[in-house]
Amino acid sequence: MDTIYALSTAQGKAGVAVIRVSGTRAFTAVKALAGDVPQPRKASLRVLKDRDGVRLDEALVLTFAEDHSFTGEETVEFQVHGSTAVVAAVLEALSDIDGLRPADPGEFTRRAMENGRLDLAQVEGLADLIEAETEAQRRQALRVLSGDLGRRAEGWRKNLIRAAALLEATIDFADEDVPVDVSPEVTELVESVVASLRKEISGVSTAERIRSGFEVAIVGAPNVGKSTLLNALAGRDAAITSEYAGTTRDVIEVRMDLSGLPVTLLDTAGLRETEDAVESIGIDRARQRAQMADLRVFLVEGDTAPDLTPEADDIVLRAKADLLGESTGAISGKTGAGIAQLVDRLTDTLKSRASGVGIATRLRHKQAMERGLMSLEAALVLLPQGEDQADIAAEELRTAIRALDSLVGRIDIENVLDEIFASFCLGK
Ligand SMILES: Nc1nc2c(c(=O)[nH]1)N(C=O)[C@@H](CNc1ccc(C(=O)N[C@@H](CCC(=O)O)C(=O)O)cc1)CN2
Ligand SMILES: Nc1nc2c(ncn2[C@@H]2O[C@H](COP(=O)(O)OP(=O)(O)OP(=O)(O)O)[C@@H](O)[C@H]2O)c(=O)[nH]1
Ligand SMILES: [Mg+2]
Repeated sequence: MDTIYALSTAQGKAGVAVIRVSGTRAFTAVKALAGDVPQPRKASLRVLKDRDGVRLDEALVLTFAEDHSFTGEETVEFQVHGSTAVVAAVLEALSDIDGLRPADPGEFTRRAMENGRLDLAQVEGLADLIEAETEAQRRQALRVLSGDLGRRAEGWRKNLIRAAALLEATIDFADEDVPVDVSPEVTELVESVVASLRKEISGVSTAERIRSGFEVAIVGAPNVGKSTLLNALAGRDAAITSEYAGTTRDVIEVRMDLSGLPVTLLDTAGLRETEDAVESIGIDRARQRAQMADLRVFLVEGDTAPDLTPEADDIVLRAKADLLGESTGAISGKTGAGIAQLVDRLTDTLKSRASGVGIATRLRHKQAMERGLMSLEAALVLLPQGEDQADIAAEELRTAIRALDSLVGRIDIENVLDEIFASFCLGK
């Protein structure tokens, strides 16, 4: 297998940049550039030179022996001065060494997985950790990276293998007159896995929100101050505001971090009947996005009723607080009145939704668990029907085991792998 190398830190100017080399020729590479192979895991200062002896940089060099590195392969890291010229020169020198080639995006991680250091779910966790922008995202990704899902799946697998073995024993002994009724134990094992799967499945949609962000739409009639409110919440002029009703047409998105939760705020076109063809398209989009959002903030001015129906947790506020005598339940993007209270309320509502997340975080996990659950439910129907159905029930258990195996990539991974690694950065 080729030895691969890549810049592992971000492109561009930086204090320090890390160039990583992994594979059977990594120590050959460090010897060529640094003159020797520094003691593993000990940061060692070396002058790096190309093959003509031209000095490239003074760098800290780290080596990792095979089986004691992130990838599981022999690995070397060059921590160089982070200029584009130094990085380019070192990469160039590496390309001169036989058997070395630039890594593909995610290839170090792919090797870590192939060498059994990470399972598929952990690879997904690592991808999420690198993408994480908020606290909730960081915590969730780190939990997945730590291998919780794999360990849980291993527990399910053990229980189901035991259940299947017990059932198969019944089949084998069916002709003999040793009547062993194993079905209570089998039922108990299967039921415990079913309960655990149901719980994990129910947490996935929330985990998905934490990964991709909650959507909160601001809706209301034209000119009530929706865009002004969005700008106040965002702390910048993201949307155009004006005294003309019908200013906003496209949906304007602003990313926010609400106490660690990722939120996309949506400003939408004011809802009304209109003859204007373009405004009308904007209003259709506004309705659609508002309906799909996790939460809506309705701004109401005067006694106009919102012409979309608020749902359970939706927030309804009176607009332009400064023009009203009393101010409770009113807000003003212009004066800032009520903004802090709105932020608190949004945070509380979304936080309560974000609780109850388990250790499965992706649609892929949900689908695998749902397939497993379906087979187990079928088995639970067959079990009380006695020995004639035992072989079909055992087959359902096997099918469930296979479905759950795909969670950690024990089976059918090629199709998912390409998709996951395509999203990785170079050097990871
Ligand atoms: N410089 C640097 N920093 C980094 C990484 C890296 O590859 N290089 N990581 C990369 O993502 C993360 C750390 N993850 C790592 C995971 C395992 C091993 C490792 O060497 N594991 C060996 C030895 C363990 C030990 O001796 O304690 C092993 O598991 O056998 C290294 C880094 C974040 N920071
Ligand atoms: N007095 C007062 N005026 C406000 C307030 N918020 C917005 N306005 C004014 O109301 C007008 C409309 O504000 P926008 O934020 O553009 O209203 P909008 O709801 O986004 O309007 P459309 O995009 O047309 O649907 C502007 O002239 C704002 O300056 C407020 O809290 N108090
Ligand atoms: Mg607007």
